[in-house]
Amino acid sequence: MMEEECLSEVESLHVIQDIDALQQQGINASDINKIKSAGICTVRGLKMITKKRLCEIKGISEAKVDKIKEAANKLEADNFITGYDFAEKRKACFKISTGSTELDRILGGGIESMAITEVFGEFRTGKTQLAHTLCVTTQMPGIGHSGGKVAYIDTENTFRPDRLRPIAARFNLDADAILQNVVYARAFTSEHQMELLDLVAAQFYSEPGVFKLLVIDSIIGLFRVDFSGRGELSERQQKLAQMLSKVQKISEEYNVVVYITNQMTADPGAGMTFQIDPKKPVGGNILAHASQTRIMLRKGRGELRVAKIYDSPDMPESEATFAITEAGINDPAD
Ligand SMILES: Nc1ncnc2c1ncn2[C@@H]1O[C@H](COP(=O)(O)OP(=O)(O)OP(=O)(O)O)[C@@H](O)[C@H]1O
Repeated sequence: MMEEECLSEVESLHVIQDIDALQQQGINASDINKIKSAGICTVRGLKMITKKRLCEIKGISEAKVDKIKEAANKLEADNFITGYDFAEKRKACFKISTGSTELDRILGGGIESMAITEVFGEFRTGKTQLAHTLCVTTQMPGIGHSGGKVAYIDTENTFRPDRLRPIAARFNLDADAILQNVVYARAFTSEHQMELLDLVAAQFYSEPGVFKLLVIDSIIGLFRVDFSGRGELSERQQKLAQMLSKVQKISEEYNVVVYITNQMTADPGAGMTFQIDPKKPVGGNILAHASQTRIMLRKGRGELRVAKIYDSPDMPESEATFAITEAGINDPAD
C-alpha cells in the first residue's frame, strides 16, 4: 500500500466531528455555542467530559446535559476496538526531536505526540531551553510528522523569542517564519492558565492538523502561588487534576506533543509542598500519574546536563548526556 493510502487510512480513525453536528440530533445552536465557549469544540471532546462538568457551564441545565450526552453518543457510538485497530490508530503518533541525539535515542526517537511528557529538575537544568528547542524542531519535518505550529503557555516569564533565532539558524530555518508559527500567551494565575487551555483547544480546532506542540512552562508554578499552605493543598491538587485532564484530552484529540515542565522541592523556602525528600518533583501523585513520560534533568559539568527517563510506558530507565548551547539543546562537543 502506498504511504499516502496508509496515511489516509490512519487519519480516518481520527475523524474530528464538530459539535455543530449535534444540531442534527436536535440540540439548538445557542446551547452548542455555550459548550464551545467552555473550550469543547468536538464531539469527542464532549464525550471526554463528565456530566457534572457540563452542568457547570452557564445556561446548561442537567436535563440539557442528558440530551446533549445522548446526542453525542448517537454521533460517536462507544465501542471496544481490537488491539490491532488501536495499534493502527497509534500509527498517527509522531515524535519531535529534542535536539540531542542521545536524548532522542533513549526516548525512542524524540518526544511523543498524543501524550504528556513532563520534564523536571532543579533550576538551570535546561527545562526552558528544551522548550525553546522544541519550538524549532517541531516545525521541521520528521518521521511521520510534517512539521507544525506551536502553542506556548508561559507561567514564569521565561520565554525569550530571540532565543529561537540561533536555534533556527542551526537548522537552516528562517527565524522570522519560525517565530510566526509560535503562538504565545503568558498566564498570570492558575485560573487564567485553565482559561488559556480552552483558547488553545479552540485554536487547535479551528486550524485542524496545524498545531503539533503545546508547551506549558511550568505546569505547577502558579498553583504553588495560588494555593499556599497545607489547608489549600487538597483544593490545589483537585484543580491541578482538572487541568491535567484537560491537557491530556487536548493531546489525544488533536494528536499533539504536550511538553510540560515541573519544579523540584530543592528550594528550602518552598515549604508548601510538604515533601520530605527534597529531590522529588512537586505535584504529588496527581502529576506523576498524569504524565506518560517523566524525564529528570540534573546538572553535569559546565554546559552538560544529564537526562534520566524516570517513568515511561514503553522505554526503559536510562540516561543521556546533552549540552545546552547557544543553538539550543545539542550533543556534547566531544
Ligand atoms: N544562549 C545560551 N547559550 C548557552 N547556554 C544558555 C543560553 N541561554 C541559557 N543558557 C543556559 O541554560 C541554563 C538555564 O536553562 P533553563 O532556563 O532551561 O533552566 P530551567 O531548568 O528552566 O530552570 P528554572 O527552573 O530556573 O526555570 C543556564 O545554565 C544557562 O547558562
